[in-house]
This record gives sequence, C-alpha cells and structure tokens, in this order.
Amino acid sequence: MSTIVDIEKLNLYYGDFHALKDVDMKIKPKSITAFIGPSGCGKSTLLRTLNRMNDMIKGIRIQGKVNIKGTNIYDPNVNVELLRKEIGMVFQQPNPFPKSIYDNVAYGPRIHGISNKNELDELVEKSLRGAALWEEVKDHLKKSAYGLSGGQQQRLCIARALAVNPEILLMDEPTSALDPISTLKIEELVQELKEDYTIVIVTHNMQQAARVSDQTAFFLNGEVVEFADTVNLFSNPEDQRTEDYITGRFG
Ligand SMILES: Nc1ncnc2c1ncn2[C@@H]1O[C@H](COP(=O)(O)OP(=O)(O)OP(=O)(O)O)[C@@H](O)[C@H]1O
Repeated sequence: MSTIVDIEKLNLYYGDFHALKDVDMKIKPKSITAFIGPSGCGKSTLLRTLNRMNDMIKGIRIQGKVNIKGTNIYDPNVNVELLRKEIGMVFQQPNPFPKSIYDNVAYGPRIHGISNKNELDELVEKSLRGAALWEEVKDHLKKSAYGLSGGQQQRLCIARALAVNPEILLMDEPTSALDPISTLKIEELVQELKEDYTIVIVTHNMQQAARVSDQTAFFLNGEVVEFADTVNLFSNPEDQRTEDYITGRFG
C-alpha cells in the first residue's frame, strides 16, 4: 500500500515542554485519518506540523522527519509557500475573508498568478461544487461571505482550500462550531472529497471519527498510543488506554 505522508520519529518541543513524542505514522493517499484523544494531547500540534504551520511559534523545536510524497518537508530548501498550496487547511471556526463569496474562493488562485476571468470563473465554480456549496450560492457570488450561515461559511473555507488544487486537506475540528445538520453535511462532504484528496481530521467527537475515517490515531500526552483501521480501533483496541478512552473511562 502506498504512503503519501510518512512521519518518522517526530519529536516536538514548545520550549521545555515535550509536546510530541517519537511519533511514527504512515498515511495512505486518498484516505481519511482521524486524530482523537483528550484535550491538550497533541492532535492539533501534529496536524500543524504537516504543513509547517508551527514554524512561526517562538521556542519551538522539531526533530525527526515528515516525508510528504518522499520529501522531508523540514528540509531547509523546501518552499513553504508551495508546500501550503499542496496541503490546505480548514480551521475550527469558519474564517472567510471580509470579501465576496467569489473573491474568497478566487483569492488563492490569484495569489498564485491566475488573473484570466474565465479561468477564475471556472475555478470558483469547480471549487464551490467540490465543497457542495455551488447550488446555494451561484446566484449571489458577489455578496459578502459574512452573509452565509456558519455551515455555509465552513464549506466556503473548504472551497477556498480546494481552489489552489491541494493534494492533502488538514481539518482541525472543522465541525465543532456547527449545528448538527451542518455537521452532517460537512461529514458527507469529507467522504466525497476522499475520492480526490487525502484528508486528516482532528475531532473531539469519537462518533464522528468512527463515521468518517478509515484510520484513527489515538493520542495521549503527546504520544500516538494506537494507530489502526478505524473499525478495528473502535471494536477491538489493542492498548488498554485506547479502550479506556473510547469506552468513556477518561477524557
Ligand atoms: N504555541 C504553543 N506554545 C506552548 N505550548 C503549546 C502551544 N500550542 C500548544 N501547546 C501545548 O501543547 C500541548 C498540545 O496542544 P495541542 O493544541 O496540540 O493539543 P490538542 O490535542 O489539539 O488539544 P485540543 O483538543 O484541546 O485542541 C498542550 O499542552 C498545549 O498547551
């Protein structure tokens, strides 16, 4: 089975605090991987290492390798801007720009040099379709993104990420600010996106991990305690700590 993300012996320190400990993980292309575990165990930290979002944090130290498509993204000669184009990110709070729906989606392509109107129109439509939002917004693309509901804003943020044609999508608790119906829509969307993208999703919601993901990693105190097929991890965990967590004994 091929691997798109290969994390080897990754250790991360915030100053003296050892936040990720000897993490090894291989992620398959076009799969959905869920990160679960109690608050503060390192899920978001690991997610952010995958597109070097942690780079700017003062006092951070990273050891080990994150190989993406065979390149260690912590190599000094890696172009971080290009890396972030290939690895999109969606955050917990929908964070559209104070711009029109159209301009939100066209933002990334424009930055990467696309200015032809027809090309942009096509990309905007394709991305909004990809994010299952096109039908709801096609007649008012020039209206402010702030007029959309929270769930629609989150799908707009997904469209914005798709517009630069990434291979990997990182999602940090993308539904935690949404109502149940919007949550379900995003979950359905994530499963559709798997056809074309590799997805890594941090979630506090174990049912969500069980519903959407192919593989699940259970984190505890900066360690990946168990990483397995989701069905196996939830039905037959190997580690007692995983079992305690998924049966609600702590966390
Ligand atoms: N910028 C930072 N500086 C110092 N410590 C940090 C920083 N970011 C995170 N931490 C610490 O690293 C640990 C892991 O945090 P992280 O946000 O990765 O956890 P998490 O599992 O995603 O938690 P949650 O589920 O609450 O979002 C926590 O103890 C946190 O306080």
